[in-house]
Amino acid sequence: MAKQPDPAALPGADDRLDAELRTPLRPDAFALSEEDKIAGITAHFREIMHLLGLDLTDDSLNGTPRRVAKMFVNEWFRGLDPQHRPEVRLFENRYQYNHILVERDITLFSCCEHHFVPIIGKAHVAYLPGEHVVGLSKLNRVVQYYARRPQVQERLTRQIAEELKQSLRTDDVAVLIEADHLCVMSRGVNDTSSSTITAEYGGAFGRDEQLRREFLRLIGK
Ligand SMILES: Nc1nc2c(ncn2[C@@H]2O[C@H](COP(=O)(O)OP(=O)(O)OP(=O)(O)O)[C@@H](O)[C@H]2O)c(=O)[nH]1
Ligand SMILES: [Zn+2]
Repeated sequence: MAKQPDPAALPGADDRLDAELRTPLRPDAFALSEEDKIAGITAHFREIMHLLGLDLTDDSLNGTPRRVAKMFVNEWFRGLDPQHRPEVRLFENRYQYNHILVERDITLFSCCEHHFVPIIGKAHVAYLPGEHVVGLSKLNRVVQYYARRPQVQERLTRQIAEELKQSLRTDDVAVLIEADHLCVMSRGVNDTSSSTITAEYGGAFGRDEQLRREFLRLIGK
């Protein structure tokens, strides 16, 4: 069996966020290796399929438990592992660009923590550069890191905003998410036309209504 890492030696998933913003994790969340997690989830998902009455000897179904386990650990929930936190590189703002920068229509794929079904939408983020500018793709990567967890949209919005404030070394950050929740669309109220919008405005975006309006105009709202 693979050597177990010492959980105490690993960073917390959200150690840069205030306690109330962190994704709720067990203290020993990082004790298992990826392969151990995949093996355990495979066994449990096989049992779920068995309980549903599915014939696991069928060659189309037989690989499904491990397929689902790999998808959970390596794709849908890879943002639970702090090793995947993107490194946000800053560059000196040599060109003295001090106006709003918007990265809009960032593809957002997350998972509802109440029902474990997809949340699909777009994130729009903006900041006011000061002494530094950021590599654009890092904005997308921060969105993806926090999206790839079981989530509620409100916490996701605030986690992205707080991470950007710290990484970009400015409070002048805006985040707006518009998303469809499959738990609302495909079950329960079965409403396929409603969507959910959340927004967080830090620093100048909170104080300055004109700046907020400009952000909304630039993202087409
Ligand atoms: N605030 C918030 N609620 C969410 C989010 N995603 C799903 N929910 C809601 O979480 C709630 C869970 O409520 P419950 O009453 O325990 O679950 P339920 O019986 O499946 O509820 P229905 O969906 O109304 O059938 C539902 O109202 C969901 O719409 C989210 O991102 N934010
Ligand atoms: Zn849900």
